[in-house]
Amino acid sequence: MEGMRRYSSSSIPSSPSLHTLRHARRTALNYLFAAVYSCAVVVLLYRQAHRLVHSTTLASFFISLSLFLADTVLAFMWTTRQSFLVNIIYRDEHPGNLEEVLKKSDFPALDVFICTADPYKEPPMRLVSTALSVMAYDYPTEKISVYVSDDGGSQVTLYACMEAVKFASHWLPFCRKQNTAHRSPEAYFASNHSWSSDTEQIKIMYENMKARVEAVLERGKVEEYITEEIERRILSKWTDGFTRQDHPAVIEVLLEGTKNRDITDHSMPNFIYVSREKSRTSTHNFKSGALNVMLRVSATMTNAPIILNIDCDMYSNDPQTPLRALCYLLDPKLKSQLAYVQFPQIFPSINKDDTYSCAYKRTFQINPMGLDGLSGPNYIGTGCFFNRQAFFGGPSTISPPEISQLGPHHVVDKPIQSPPTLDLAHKVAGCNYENMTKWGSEVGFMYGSLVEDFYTGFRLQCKGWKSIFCNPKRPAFLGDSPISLIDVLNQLQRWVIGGLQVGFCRFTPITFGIKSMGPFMGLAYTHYCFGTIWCIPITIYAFLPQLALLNSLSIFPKLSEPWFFLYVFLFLGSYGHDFLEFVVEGGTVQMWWNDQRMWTIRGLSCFFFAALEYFLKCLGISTYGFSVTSKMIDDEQSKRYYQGVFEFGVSSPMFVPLAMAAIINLVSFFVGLVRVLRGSNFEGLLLQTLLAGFAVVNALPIYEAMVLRSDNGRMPFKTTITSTCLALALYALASLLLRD
Ligand SMILES: O=c1ccn([C@@H]2O[C@H](COP(=O)(O)OP(=O)(O)O[C@H]3O[C@H](CO)[C@@H](O)[C@H](O)[C@H]3O)[C@@H](O)[C@H]2O)c(=O)[nH]1
Ligand SMILES: [Mn+2]
Repeated sequence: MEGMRRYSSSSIPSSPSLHTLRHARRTALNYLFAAVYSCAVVVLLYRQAHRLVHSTTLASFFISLSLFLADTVLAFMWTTRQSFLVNIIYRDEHPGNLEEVLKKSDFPALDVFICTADPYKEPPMRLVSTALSVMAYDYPTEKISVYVSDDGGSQVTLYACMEAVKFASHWLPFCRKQNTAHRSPEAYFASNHSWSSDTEQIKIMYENMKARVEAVLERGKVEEYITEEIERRILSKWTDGFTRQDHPAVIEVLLEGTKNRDITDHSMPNFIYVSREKSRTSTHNFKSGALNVMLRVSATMTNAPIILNIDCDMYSNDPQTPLRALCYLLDPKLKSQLAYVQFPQIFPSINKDDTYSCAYKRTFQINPMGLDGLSGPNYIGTGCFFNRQAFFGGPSTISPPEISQLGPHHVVDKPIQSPPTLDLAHKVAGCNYENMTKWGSEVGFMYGSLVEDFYTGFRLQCKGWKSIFCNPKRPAFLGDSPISLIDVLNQLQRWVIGGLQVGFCRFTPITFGIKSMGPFMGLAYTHYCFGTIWCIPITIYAFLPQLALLNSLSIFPKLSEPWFFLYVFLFLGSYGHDFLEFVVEGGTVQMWWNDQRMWTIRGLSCFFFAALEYFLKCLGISTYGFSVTSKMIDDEQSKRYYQGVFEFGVSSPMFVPLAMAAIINLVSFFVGLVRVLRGSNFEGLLLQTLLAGFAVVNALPIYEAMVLRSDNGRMPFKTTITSTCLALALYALASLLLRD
């Protein structure tokens, strides 16, 4: 293989064998802890239930009921979380036997789908980096086809693609010559690379391209920047009636591997721009809809057996990545059952202490390692290599698409630009094409959840497909994450609404999932689906003990009672367990602190609003959509982010419960402190005061944002006022209720 010989022995993932697989079962100590802790939780629940049935007044009934509810939810979430941890598996660098695999089969063709939806939220230069980084893979160039899905139907995006393609004819030979590990130009120029006149030249070329793309983005117009007739012809498709929500399908082959050559006369990958047909009168199913169009369009043109799916906010950081994935996907022992190989999402841009806990270490690294020890990780929407066959039935059953040319075994025999191919491609990208077909319900990516990735992976695993989590030391993909609190919360709100949609659908993991995948996998998926219910215990513990404290009502056991130690044990046990797990997987103490703070913040804001929105939607009162997370960066905002300062800025209902909790905890902490110091009911109010104190320490950035700061990221005055009034109202209400 000519493309491969260059990366001979030393750089190919080689001599991989099972000895590098460290199976790390949870230690006996872990099991012991889980057992003891579960017993303690059961005892606690028993106590709560006992108090509930024996409560004599309305107030004590209300309190017991709330605490019982909160603790039941905590226990449920804690136990289901253990499903992820029962069989953690570490796969080191080179786990499959690649050389062996390559001896037996030729390199398969690789179709790459890159999703983008809005150039004003997802900078087109990020898309350019993503595209170039995969075009320059250490892989036979003629086997790679890059399909860009543009759900924004934007000329700006198309322009960026045309520029990327032109630049690629210089960039790919450059990468081959330098044999650099950085294949995204942005990352390459930011690294400490060697300098030569070549580098100088290509850097200038890159900077010029960047300036053009950014100018086009700013003006929203491309005309002035068009130099070639063919480009003009392509862009003429944007007629007057062409809008984001209403336009015909645009499919443009910007590079055809067999015809176009780079400046050293080497072959190039295929590059196809696709913007599916849109009309206001039909549903589009967001990203799954886009990906299903990609599946069909690519089937008509190249129909590669392996598919890489990647978002435009993420680029490839290691040119060997496809080889790593192939170690598994071509492995004769795994092949027939394996649907996908998932790489983690890793975000280099998060700040030092990860203020908003956006690394999602549990979601993207620890939990998938645990699932990997069972049937395999869930699919996370990006950085994932698929076996195309997985979209058409189970490992042993076939669910063919409506026309045979779209099936995974169809061999494409026409050039990608031949008229019949292009006709069919346009047809299958039409917005009515899927009517009365199995797309989205049985074939392709699944519809019906805002977390299409999670749902699709779940359904694949229910059909019996396996998956693998590959987490090499050099991250395979690097991505962007939001840097302001409101973006973080909105993103998470979308995720948890999507989870609820899966949790309450016909194929819910609680019943259907457990039945098809076994209890551990089923419970793990259940844990994700019902993440929203964290808001119940978090909200109760953020308000109830404090309001009771303000009314001098003791709701936890006294220092002298043995029950006191049960509470202390449960609190320290769960936090300690969480802390250990976080730190053992490479987190720092400060990161953990921020992580647990964000957990409370999420529970009080977006989990709560997600549940609200979901139920309003069920009642038919509101609707929701997929709002793309903004990755545009404001300089001032980014400066604050890297100083670790919380960003509020906009006035949003999301911040109201946070501010209310902060205020109530502060007041009740001082009131409690005074009472405890004065010795009036010292024993009875101690735990409540400590809890309020803990919340106050957590809420320090909120007080700062409310009163001390004057920058644009401070808490808007309106939010502060609203929250103060609501806090007062809540206090009044509670006094009525709790006084009896
Ligand atoms: O109608 C749409 C909406 C979104 N996208 C694309 O979907 C991707 C993910 O959107 P983003 O706003 O980046 O969402 P995140 O919350 O960052 O994404 C995570 O969660 C999503 C599910 O909610 C998954 O699809 C993603 O892969 C996963 O990274 C982006 O490339 C978008 O361009 C579309 O193509 N069409
Ligand atoms: Mn994303």
